[in-house]
Amino acid sequence: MHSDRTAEEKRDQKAQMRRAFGLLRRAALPDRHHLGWAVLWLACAAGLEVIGPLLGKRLIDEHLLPRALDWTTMSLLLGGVVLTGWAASWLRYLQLTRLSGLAMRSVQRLREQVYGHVLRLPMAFFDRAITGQLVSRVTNDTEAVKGLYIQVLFVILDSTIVLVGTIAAMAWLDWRLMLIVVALMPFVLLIVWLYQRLSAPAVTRARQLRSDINAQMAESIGGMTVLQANNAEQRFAERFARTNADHYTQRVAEIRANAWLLRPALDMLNVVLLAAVIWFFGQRGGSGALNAAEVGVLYAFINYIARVIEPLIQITMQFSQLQQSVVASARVAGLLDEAGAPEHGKGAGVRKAAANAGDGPAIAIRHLDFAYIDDQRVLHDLSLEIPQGAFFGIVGHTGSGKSTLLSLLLRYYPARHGSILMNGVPLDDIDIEQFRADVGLVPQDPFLLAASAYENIDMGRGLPRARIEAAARAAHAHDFIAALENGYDTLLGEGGSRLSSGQKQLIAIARALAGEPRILLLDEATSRIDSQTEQIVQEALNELRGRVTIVAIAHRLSTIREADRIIVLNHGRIEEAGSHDTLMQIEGGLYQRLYLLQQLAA
Ligand SMILES: Nc1ncnc2c1ncn2[C@@H]1O[C@H](COP(=O)(O)OP(=O)(O)OP(=O)(O)O)[C@@H](O)[C@H]1O
Repeated sequence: MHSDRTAEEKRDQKAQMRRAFGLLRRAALPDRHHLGWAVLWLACAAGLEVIGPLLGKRLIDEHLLPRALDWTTMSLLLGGVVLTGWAASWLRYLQLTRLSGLAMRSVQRLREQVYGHVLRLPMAFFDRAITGQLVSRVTNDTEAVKGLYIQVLFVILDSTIVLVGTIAAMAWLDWRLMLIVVALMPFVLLIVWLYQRLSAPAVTRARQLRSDINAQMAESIGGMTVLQANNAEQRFAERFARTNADHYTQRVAEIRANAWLLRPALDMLNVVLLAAVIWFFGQRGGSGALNAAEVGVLYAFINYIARVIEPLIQITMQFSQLQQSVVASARVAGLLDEAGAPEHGKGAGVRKAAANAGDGPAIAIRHLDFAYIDDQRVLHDLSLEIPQGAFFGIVGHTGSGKSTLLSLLLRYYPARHGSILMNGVPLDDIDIEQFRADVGLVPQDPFLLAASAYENIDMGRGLPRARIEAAARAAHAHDFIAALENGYDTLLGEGGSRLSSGQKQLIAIARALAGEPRILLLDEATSRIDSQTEQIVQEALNELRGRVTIVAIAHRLSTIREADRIIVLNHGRIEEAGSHDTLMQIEGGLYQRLYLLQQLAA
């Protein structure tokens, strides 16, 4: 059982690795020539770093010790030591900027790709998605892919090249000495591993606390009105201070583990390595002085020891970071694997029928069945025809399926059984851009951007100003917009915080009308506004009558009283249908009861 699980975990990890590196490869593809060069130059830099001490050794062994002071060769050798060191750091720096550029461009590409993909996901995906997580996929997780570059390419690759080169040079100089150094190398790994084990809980906790700090900030800002109304500032400030203090403590614990364990132990190991090498030389020199020819080797080894330890530390330290980056990248890859909405698929262009291509009623619904979750049907065998230019109201109890019907009309979800036709053309056969241009929506929540009134009505469509103003006038929103200090250019604040609920709703109506839709869908557009604003909305709808087909869901029955036909839904079925007067005549009917109840409440 246990071994099954570990085998499965291993398979998971492998799959994650494959996904992460697949993503990395795809993101870097346009920059692959940079990548090849970067790796080549990194190898050159490492090579130069290995050559420096060899030149130093020659200077000592062949000139300084035997007192063969040939100044030209000596200057060349000395110059060589300086030059190789300088050229190595220069190359390293050049590669760093090249690879950083590549990493950042890849992240930029990836972020655009992920965001673009999210915009095309079917609505059913957002029913399951958690906004915060999705945002972090697009921002933090894509950034973690950059971590993969930095860790894998810069550090691990670079350190490995340096390590291999240095060990090879040591073996060439004196393989027994090299073996001593290599034999002590596992201790570096052990120390770093111990450090990571000791500091890991603090690191994880600090990371979690950092996200708590962010979450508390976001929550407090979002709920500021409730927070202040309940006099909760002090309590929230105290809670924040506690989290912040915990974060500080964890960070200190992490730094302490570094200061007390990692650095001293590694320095100690460095000294032990040096001592071991010197002792070995002492042994070989016997009781007498050191063999003169070996002083250069000693010099080169002392240089190399530092170069072996540092890359080893770097490689080991990167592993935990690397794991996190792999997990994050696998999450991004998983999101990209989510299938997009069918209308954005390849076939969409082929079936490019326009909404007005056919004839017939504006909307025809035939035997429509729908369920969000299998076996839990929300709409049952619904059939309905809405003529061109008609005003239809949809009413019913909470949960009766009104919004679901609207979502299907908007193509947010595909119908399970049955069909919906617009002007005689099945919805799936209508080009999506044409469809969106033909159908306007006024949602229950007006959703305003932190932008100007103009931008909120335009919604990125680049419509002429005159059309925006005309739409605002038709929605009876022009007067209050014009009265704002900068008119249409006045910034409305986050979520339109500068406006009243009714005004926001009128902006949303103006937004829908600005697209000059042939069909206008309203989802409880009057549920949050006062009676006076409701009358304005009614007037606006009346003015559109005949020109635009209107389908309005309304809790407030007064909004759709004037509708040509009112559809009463009950548990996903059409229970009654007719004009207000007809429906009021059905004694004990659902509509009559709903209407009388509302009148009583008023
Ligand atoms: N995204 C969803 N996933 C799963 N079930 C859903 C989803 N949206 C709605 N439902 C379910 O479908 C049924 C109909 O919901 P719908 O929102 O269409 O009702 P409604 O008539 O618009 O209600 P209200 O007047 O409260 O807005 C309800 O039982 C609801 O729980």
